Amino acid sequence: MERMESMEPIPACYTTAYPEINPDSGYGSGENTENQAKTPPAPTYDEDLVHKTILVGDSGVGKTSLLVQFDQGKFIPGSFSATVGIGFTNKEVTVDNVKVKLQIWDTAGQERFRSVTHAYYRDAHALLLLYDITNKSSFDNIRAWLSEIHEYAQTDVVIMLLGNKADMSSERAIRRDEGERLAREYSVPFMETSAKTGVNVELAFTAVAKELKHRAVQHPSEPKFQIHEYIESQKEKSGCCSYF
Ligand SMILES: Nc1nc2c(ncn2[C@@H]2O[C@H](COP(=O)(O)OP(=O)(O)OP(=O)(O)O)[C@@H](O)[C@H]2O)c(=O)[nH]1
Repeated sequence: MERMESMEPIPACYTTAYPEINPDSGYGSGENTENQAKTPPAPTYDEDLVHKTILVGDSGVGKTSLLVQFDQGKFIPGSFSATVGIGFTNKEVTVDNVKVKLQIWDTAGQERFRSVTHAYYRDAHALLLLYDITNKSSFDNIRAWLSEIHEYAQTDVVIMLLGNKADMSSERAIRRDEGERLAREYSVPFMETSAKTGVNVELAFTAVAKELKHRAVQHPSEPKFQIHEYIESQKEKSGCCSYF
């Protein structure tokens, strides 16, 4: 992972411009058949786009572990010292047969780094907000994290709430329905994850990548991608949550 000590956020390259209409498509050429008029060509996704995604939440909730599990497919217990400042990992996710580039920033949860990490929120396209299901204060602090996000991030940033360490059910302090209720209150998607077993880790990042990809090619007349529905359908398919 690349580490940034500097306070200056790197501007991510990102545009949401609609793709140009292909003049050969019959669109606007005056040669439209009725059928062509009804089915405009699907907008193409620019695979060079880089979507800045930031992991936030209290110190020790498992941000670094979640990223390592997603990036390398492994969990190294107790191996990470608290993150200092901020660093990023580039990761490509294939969704709907296109490659979506995520630049995933792992932030320090400790209070003393807060002013550094705030500076990065402004350019964020997605924020994964974590709490630890065995740690009540990390859950109670989610409201404060959300106010910070609303203060410093763009209004249309994609936010997802994750209850991590779902493998530690015997030490659970926050019920799953409490997480669901909080997420509903703020209208953000939610799932429980485990950086240890890997449960839902891929799904969390894939759902974010899908949402970002759909936003980038969204035609105003098309129905919006429903991230909540996608997550629910995938959770059921994978049978991921049977042990919760
Ligand atoms: N059992 C279990 N332990 C986890 C999980 N995720 C993280 N941990 C452990 O929790 C501790 C903290 O994990 P980190 O990934 O360093 O947490 P962090 O949020 O990055 O912490 P900061 O860098 O201080 O903000 C480590 O000992 C991890 O091994 C998980 O899903 N299950």
